[in-house]
Amino acid sequence: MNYQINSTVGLGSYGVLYLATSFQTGKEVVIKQLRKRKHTNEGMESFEREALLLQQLSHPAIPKYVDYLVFQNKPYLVMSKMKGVSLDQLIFQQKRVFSKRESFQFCEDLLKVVQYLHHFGIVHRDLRPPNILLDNNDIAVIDFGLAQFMKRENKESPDSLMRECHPRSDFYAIGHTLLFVLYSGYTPSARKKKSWEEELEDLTTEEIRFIRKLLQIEAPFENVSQVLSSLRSILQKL
Ligand SMILES: Nc1ncnc2c1ncn2[C@@H]1O[C@H](COP(=O)(O)OP(=O)(O)OP(=O)(O)O)[C@@H](O)[C@H]1O
Repeated sequence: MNYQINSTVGLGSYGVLYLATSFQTGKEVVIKQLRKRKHTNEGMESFEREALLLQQLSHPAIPKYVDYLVFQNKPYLVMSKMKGVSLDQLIFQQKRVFSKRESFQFCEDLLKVVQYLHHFGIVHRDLRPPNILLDNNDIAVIDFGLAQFMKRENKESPDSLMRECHPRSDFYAIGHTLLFVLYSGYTPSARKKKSWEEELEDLTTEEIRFIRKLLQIEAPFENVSQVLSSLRSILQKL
């Protein structure tokens, strides 16, 4: 191997992640090893797809493809290390509280990365808080293990709203992630369980409508430009 393994950074459902240094460049990299129980055709296919997709992308908020190698019969994907702490760690462990403006601003930053992906016909399909890193206000999107090329409209109903190969599955995940961020500033006042619309009481009608469209409770957005233009109208008023 041309890499010095320094530590383990994460254990996902698909991969074991190592932090390493490239002997060639001296740069820090992240190496993803496909877990043994994922050495199935499907597991290998999605691992190779992740490598292929990263190879085609070049964006400061997305890991750069460095290498793909097979060592002792095991495949490894080498990519650049992104800076930052995952959104769930930031909120749960570091107790970061986002104001409403910061939450919607974060949403715009995330959408700009998603705009880049959708422009290439790629849907991420896993835009959950653990897959979004923040380094101060710089965002990074990781884990392209479920990313796919968009498909033509499918008449069958999808397994889950987050896994459709359509832009709206990313919008659906962004809706949930935005709520997660907005809830960082929420302290429950009553024991009774209420809906998010009741609990996040300082949301305006326009903001609620925006989130409902992301979550497909109301007619969904069809493309990222529509989402960004609604979001910018909200941000102008904040
Ligand atoms: N390019 C990267 N830069 C920095 N950290 C990374 C990078 N890729 C992965 N990580 C770290 O490793 C962890 C697991 O990586 P990843 O989510 O890609 O694995 P996975 O097996 O697909 O996980 P999951 O179970 O969420 O699908 C991440 O939560 C993150 O902490």
